[in-house]
Amino acid sequence: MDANDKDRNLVATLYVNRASVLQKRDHLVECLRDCNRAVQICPSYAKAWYRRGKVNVSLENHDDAVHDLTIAKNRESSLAGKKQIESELKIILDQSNRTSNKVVQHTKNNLRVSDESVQVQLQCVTTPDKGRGITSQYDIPEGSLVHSEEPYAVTISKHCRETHCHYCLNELPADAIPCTSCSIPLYCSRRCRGQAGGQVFKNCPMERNINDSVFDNLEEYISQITLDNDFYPEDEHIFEHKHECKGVHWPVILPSDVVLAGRVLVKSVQKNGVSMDVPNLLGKLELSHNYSQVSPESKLESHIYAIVLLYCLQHSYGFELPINGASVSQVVILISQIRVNSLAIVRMNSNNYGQSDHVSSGSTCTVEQVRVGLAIYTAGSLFNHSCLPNIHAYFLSRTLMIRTTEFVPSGYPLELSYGPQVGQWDCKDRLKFLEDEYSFRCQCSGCSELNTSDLVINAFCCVDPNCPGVVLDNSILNCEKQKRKHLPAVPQCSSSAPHLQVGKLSSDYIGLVAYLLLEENNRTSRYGPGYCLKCGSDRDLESSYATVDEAWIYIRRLQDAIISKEISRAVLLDASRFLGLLRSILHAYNKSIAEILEKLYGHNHIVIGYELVKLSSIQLSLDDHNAVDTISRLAAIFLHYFGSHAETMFPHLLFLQREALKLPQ
Ligand SMILES: C[S@@+](CC[C@H](N)C(=O)[O-])C[C@H]1O[C@@H](n2cnc3c(N)ncnc32)[C@H](O)[C@@H]1O
Repeated sequence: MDANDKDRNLVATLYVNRASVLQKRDHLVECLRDCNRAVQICPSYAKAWYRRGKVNVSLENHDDAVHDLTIAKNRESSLAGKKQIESELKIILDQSNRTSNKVVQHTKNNLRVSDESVQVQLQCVTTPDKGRGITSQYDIPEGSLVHSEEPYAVTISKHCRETHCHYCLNELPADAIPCTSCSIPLYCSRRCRGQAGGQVFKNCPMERNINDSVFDNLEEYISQITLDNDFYPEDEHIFEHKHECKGVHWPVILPSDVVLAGRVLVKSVQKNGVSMDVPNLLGKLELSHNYSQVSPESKLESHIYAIVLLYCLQHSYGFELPINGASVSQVVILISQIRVNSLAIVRMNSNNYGQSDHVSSGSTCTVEQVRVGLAIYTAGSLFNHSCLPNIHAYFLSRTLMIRTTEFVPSGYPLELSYGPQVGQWDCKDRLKFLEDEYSFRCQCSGCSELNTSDLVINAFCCVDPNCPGVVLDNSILNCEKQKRKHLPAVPQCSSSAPHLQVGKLSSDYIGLVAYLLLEENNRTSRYGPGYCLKCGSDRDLESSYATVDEAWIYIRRLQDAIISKEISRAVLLDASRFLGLLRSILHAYNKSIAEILEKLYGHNHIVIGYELVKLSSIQLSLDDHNAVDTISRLAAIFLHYFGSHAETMFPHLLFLQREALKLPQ
């Protein structure tokens, strides 16, 4: 963009050429942006205005199209060219008289889409077993937006470097632009590039000598488009990429959390003035860390990364920080703080939809969560974890949004899930994950009180087909026994062992199981591993596990065959026989057969929403009218979790709703 004289014409020609390719491929907004680039660099270029006019016709910006073609006609030198543009102008004018004009969109990527404001006052409190935490002073209804925050620092995930904008983390358009100084990070717009801190190209003033008098009424229009009117950050804005820009691009090589540590460090030093006061390198960034609990290997790794990071900063940024014990130890602690406090920025992707404008027969639409970045939110890092969370975090570009998923009484902690949830993994796996990743023993209600999900998620069923009881192995049983300190009250009717149907596991049942499982005086072997916790029947766990393993071999064979589209009758029959066998061995609520996911997660959990997306796509492809109910149920769940941002977070919702309207009557 900063080419001079002759090269400017060449650059403008290249942009116009690319614009016509983009228009043919239906990338209309990108095409419009390339036309803008061409007229910015060479305002007298008739072809650029002509192409802009054509794409504005496709975008139904009729007023703009008329203006563009009027300018193109005036700047066109050949008589034949002028005539052709004039006849096209006539057609557009006729059309625009018939249709209502739409607002012109010189669109930039919106960084803040949110117009909903947080209405709740939260407070930071000290808890007995989880350090600081967040509560509310008032009752909060479910689905309320309780927190919204811009990040302290963000870095893009490695696998998204070529596909997502390095600033706003949205998907890159076809006309992505690189950092003008190092060419390595890619951005969706000049605005994002400006915010991230690459060099900013300033336009030369427009050439004003070409019959400008003709354009009295279009002068403002022309200058709006040709002048550089992108948003550029204020003075106090701290550029995230600037210190990485020179020399070897080390952020490509170092792990994301170390790159993020670099960004946090530079921002902190810049915010606190550039004094290199080593003891207070991180200013007031009061984040908790787990350094003392991690393994010696992990400590050594952090020390090495801290030294490498400081060298990189010195080399590429001219950081005058001494590399000594004091500075390295602060960076080591910072890396450890980032490991405990960073949030993964996630986007929802769904396959199959959006690319084509119809549901392909037999296809299933699935929702996939993609971790596009890693970020530090100073207030957001005060929310503790629960495996039974009552709040839900999501992201609009880089902005963190937190919403309640249930009613939260005043004074009650607001807790989100750092990853594992009840219904997703059993208790021992959740505890291990949190211990390995965050070095804490989870004290949430899901891990300290009995719940149906943990009892059934990996359970075998009773050998008596009429008994709904669960059979557990030793590891699960031991983990559940740890929960004894919060034993629920034993139900009155427990002695007569109430008859319970599958599908009606109630809190009474949990109480009964807890009683049998944990009650001190009832330590008979009939309630140990391998025995039904309801009727005491014995199951041979060893052979049950062997059958499950064998069944999975045949089911995976079918999954592979489906992927390679080579499904034989034998593979299908084997898989269905073993699936039947699994159903006769595993408990009906066991995650592997997942017949009734609501039993594991609850009725309105977002996971149920994702499953309903799959179900509705199958129903739509079969022209099944039940799709209408499925889609309205999933819309209600998405509304609950994302409020007014439901369609922004999951644009395919609109697509599914439109498809449902097209179902044959
Ligand atoms: C992101 S911080 C949350 C704020 C933190 N409590 C503080 O005082 O700064 C994560 C740390 O909080 C503590 N924590 C969060 N959830 C917990 C839980 N369910 N059980 C025990 N400790 C928890 C752990 O020490 C964890 O490493």
